[in-house]
Amino acid sequence: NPNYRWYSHRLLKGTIVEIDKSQIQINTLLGRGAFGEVFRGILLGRERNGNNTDIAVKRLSKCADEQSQDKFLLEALILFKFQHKNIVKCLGISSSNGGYMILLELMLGGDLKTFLRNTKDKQTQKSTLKVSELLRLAGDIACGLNYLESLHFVHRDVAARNCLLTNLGPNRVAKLGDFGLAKDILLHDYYRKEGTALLPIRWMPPEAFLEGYFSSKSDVWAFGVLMWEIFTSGFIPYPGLQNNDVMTFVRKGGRLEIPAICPQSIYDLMCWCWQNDTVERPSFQTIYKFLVITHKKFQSDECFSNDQCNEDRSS
Ligand SMILES: CN1CCN(c2ccc(C(=O)Nc3n[nH]c4c3C=[N+](C(=O)[C@H](O)c3ccccc3)C4)cc2)CC1
Repeated sequence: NPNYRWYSHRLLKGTIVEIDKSQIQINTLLGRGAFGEVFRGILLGRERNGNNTDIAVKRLSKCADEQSQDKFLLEALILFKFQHKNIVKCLGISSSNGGYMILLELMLGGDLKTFLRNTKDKQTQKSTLKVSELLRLAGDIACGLNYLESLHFVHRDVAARNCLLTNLGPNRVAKLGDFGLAKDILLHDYYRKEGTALLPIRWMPPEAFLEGYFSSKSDVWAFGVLMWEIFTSGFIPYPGLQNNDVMTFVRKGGRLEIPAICPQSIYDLMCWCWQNDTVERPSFQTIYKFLVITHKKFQSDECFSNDQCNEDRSS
């Protein structure tokens, strides 16, 4: 609708950095989504000593309709406003022959769901990552969501597919990477309920898929599902159930089962996030503190056991 369009463009001019396209060099294609592509690029340094910046350039496909354009720009505006180590930074926008490009922090590890599926041992169907590494990924995202909760910003689409990794190595950091619908929509993760937009119902609590009521507490429910994705190395939630059956199953109190390698205390946290009553669910502040403590415990256990085995080896 027009005022939505006016709002997004009007707001845009005043509050986001516009970068001249002569300073942007676009290189390889990183990923392609339903609404556009993401390229690896370089932002050429202003000073002569050429301190260039590695960036990701997100471009809307020409065929995208006007509303997608607005959603795309609004996503840039939202990301540009947020400043947090677990939220992908937006450096600004650039307009080139009629379309817009969003300049974003380069995340070389790709999306979290693909990473989890690629780090699963095919034989054992178990993760090749240590429990402390899985806990750190969950803690990174919980930290970003705690920041959004403090700003009373509801994400509405918390899931591993929307998170990105700085790199694939052991010092990887997970960040929230997608706030709009300009995402690689993996259609099987979404479900079109009669007459509404595509809904990620496997990540939604009853009050959201029954009444369309979203809040930070529905983000908490989704984060519980995200933790389940992390500990199952990227399974689709409620395997074997069709979308309609998922809603019936959950409404009747059905819940995801404990993943094989998941510590009981973490599964208890997931179930806490899946309480029917929103007031019973934890805040992200509580979730984040719990994950930091549990991560430390597993880290010390693991390195203790490593020392232990090192001692054995050295003795
Ligand atoms: C084994 N290899 C490892 C490396 N690999 C990649 C695959 C994809 C990427 C990639 O898209 N990186 C991105 N950096 N910044 C942004 C990105 C996407 N963004 C977006 O805004 C995208 O819309 C988005 C957002 C969240 C999740 C997915 C996509 C912003 C990087 C490496 C390919 C497989």
